[in-house]
Amino acid sequence: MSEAGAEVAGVPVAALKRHAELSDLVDEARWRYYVLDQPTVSDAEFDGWFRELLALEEAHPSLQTPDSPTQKVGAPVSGDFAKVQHLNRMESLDNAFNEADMAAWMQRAERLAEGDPGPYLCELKIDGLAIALVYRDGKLERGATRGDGRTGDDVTDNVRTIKGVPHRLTGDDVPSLVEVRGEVYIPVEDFKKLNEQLVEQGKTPFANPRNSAAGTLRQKDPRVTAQRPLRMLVHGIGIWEGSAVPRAQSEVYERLREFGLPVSDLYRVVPGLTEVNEFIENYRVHRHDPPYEIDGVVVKVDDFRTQRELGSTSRAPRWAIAYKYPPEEVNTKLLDIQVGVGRTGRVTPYAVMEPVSVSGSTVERATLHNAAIVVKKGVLIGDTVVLRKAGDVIPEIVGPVTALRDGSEREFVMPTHCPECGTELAYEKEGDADLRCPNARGCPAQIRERIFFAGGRRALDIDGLGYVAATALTQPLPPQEPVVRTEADLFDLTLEQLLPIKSIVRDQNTGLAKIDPKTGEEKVVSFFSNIDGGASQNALQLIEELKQAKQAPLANVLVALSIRHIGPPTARALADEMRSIDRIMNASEEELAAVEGIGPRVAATIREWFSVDWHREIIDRWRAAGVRMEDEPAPEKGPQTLEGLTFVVTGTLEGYTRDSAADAITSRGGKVSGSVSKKTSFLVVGENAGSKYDKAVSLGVPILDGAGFEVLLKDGPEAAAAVAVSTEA
Ligand SMILES: NC(=O)c1ccc[n+]([C@@H]2O[C@H](COP(=O)([O-])OP(=O)(O)OC[C@H]3O[C@@H](n4cnc5c(N)ncnc54)[C@H](O)[C@@H]3O)[C@@H](O)[C@H]2O)c1
Ligand SMILES: [Zn+2]
Repeated sequence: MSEAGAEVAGVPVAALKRHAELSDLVDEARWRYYVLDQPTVSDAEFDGWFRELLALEEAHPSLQTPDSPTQKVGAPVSGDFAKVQHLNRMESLDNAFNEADMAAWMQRAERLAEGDPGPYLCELKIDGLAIALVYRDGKLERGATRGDGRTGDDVTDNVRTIKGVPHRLTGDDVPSLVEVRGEVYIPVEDFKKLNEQLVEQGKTPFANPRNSAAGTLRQKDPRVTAQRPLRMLVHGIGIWEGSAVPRAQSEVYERLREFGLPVSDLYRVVPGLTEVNEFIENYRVHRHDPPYEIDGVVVKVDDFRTQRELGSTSRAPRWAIAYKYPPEEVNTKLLDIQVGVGRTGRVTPYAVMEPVSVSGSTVERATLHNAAIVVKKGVLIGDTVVLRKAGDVIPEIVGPVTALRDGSEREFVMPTHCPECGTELAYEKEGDADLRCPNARGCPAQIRERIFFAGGRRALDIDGLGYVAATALTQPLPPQEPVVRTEADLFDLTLEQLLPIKSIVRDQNTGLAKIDPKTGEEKVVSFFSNIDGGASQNALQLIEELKQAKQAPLANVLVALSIRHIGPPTARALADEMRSIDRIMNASEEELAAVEGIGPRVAATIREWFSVDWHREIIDRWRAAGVRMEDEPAPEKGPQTLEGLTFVVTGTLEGYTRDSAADAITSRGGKVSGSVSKKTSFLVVGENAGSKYDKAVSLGVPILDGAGFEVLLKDGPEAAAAVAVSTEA
């Protein structure tokens, strides 16, 4: 028989080996996680091993011996604390990862309970650590960690320092003995502050709130624990004696709340699978709304008699299940740190990682912001790092897993010269965190980024000028010369110029070259030509859209120039006021600063920008190419008869909408306000006027009806005052 086909007691040797290997991995990980509070693998990886173990044991039941990790909870206690025997075994939870798992769990419960096990209590799975509190005659007697489920660490002194945990229970009918189980955690906001403090004190910050809560609860000095923001929420009971025993999980929560224990408001009791799934989906979207981190939802059969009927396996109850959301933190390898150059010349180090799936997307790059942050995070090239991506937030490197270092890791060195143009990098002003490439005119990276930006929706709105196009125009493969050397060239582009261009592809977020995973090399594309050498759709589209962009409104042209501090709102204000590029170009700093929303600093930046000769060349060349450099003149203003007056409009006025009534006032120089005060000059009322009318009456504000409003617009405020309903007492 070949080695691969060998069996021992009916189990293939390969399965035996894998089972032993996984058991070791899981035991070791549990020890690092529960005892040292310093995990070296991510929860996702751990869960993967655990699932594989379960699958092996399902296929070969003889592997499921009592000392298998699947039959155990947590890890043995460390010896740093006194040991405590739990009054009742503390269990773990089985996991579900999708709707099918959830439905299967419910079906099994239904089969075992011989009927509908519902209703179900749905609650959040707090990512903290389990605690058991014993209250005897209403007094907090002890607090203990879960340990291996039977024996835990005695952390009573530390538990007494947790805010919100009562030392004495209040209310009626308090049991003579009750063991309350719950989760100890650190709220997300407090966790951030705690880590900032630790960094200030020169200490290593915690990787995440769970680790910080676990490390804090298992502090040997309760004075340290007392200073840290631990909280607790209850999620069950171990024992209840000496008063009427509740009949359901939800009833327990209500009673414990009456006793003064901290109970979450975020649980729901629901009839069946549909509502359970709704609860799960709701918190998938709102995962970050609660003040603490959650890693899933726990679903429990609410009724205690049904819970007892269902019972437990060796490590978890059959009446509860934890639905786990995809991990937001994973471990991956930091392969390299490369620097990218942005539109304003800012040089940013980026982590280049082994691609890894986190929060539903594959991540291989993450910004490290600047050299100081690389140092602060303490990451070395070659490290295993913790990568976090919470929902839609950009991925972030949390820190290195230092326990996994083997000495081959090396420090990142921030370059002194621009990686794209070789110019020496500099801080723009003292105290800046970011180094910049000062070569704004000639740095190919900065030109590429500005050209791409100029094509954006809020600038010239040229769809055909995407990132690949911007790269091709500004950075063709040598020996080709760039067809766009500065923005000045943009509107002179011809189809003939585009056709021969070949270029590499870059990542839009970092500007770094993309590598073809198959060849390990940079990809080369001919973006503007087809295989036969003719113009591609991309080329035709770009040329056509450039033509249309010549009619862009002045505000968009201003945005496209990449003048520092001139984003869309400021550009809009400038354009509305000045109406032509020439006026802006010739305006003094004082005139510019008089525009609403522009302060002296921005005014100075604008003047400075226009004083640079190659900037003026952009304007000249764009103008020569036919770009419209001014807006239509503003509509003639009529006489400002309502200047200095404030109006409130309420109800429906015949012949007007809310907006058109307001426009009629503002175009005559009046102001429109939403609420009536003593300063209101007139209240204009239509049909169905509400409380504003009463308020105006009580304040003695003159009131105009529809006819009075027409008088106001035609003949002015004095004539209107004569027809107003004066309510002055
Ligand atoms: N990264 C690692 O090396 C490593 C090692 C061991 C365990 N782990 C993590 O821990 C998990 C296993 O730990 P576990 O055995 O504590 O199981 P678990 O975290 O999957 O679920 C059980 C625990 O959930 C907690 N919990 C939170 N909210 C709850 C609620 N509302 N109701 C009931 N219980 C609630 C309780 O403390 C309970 O003991 C793994 O899935 C993994 O994510 C990671
Ligand atoms: Zn440069």
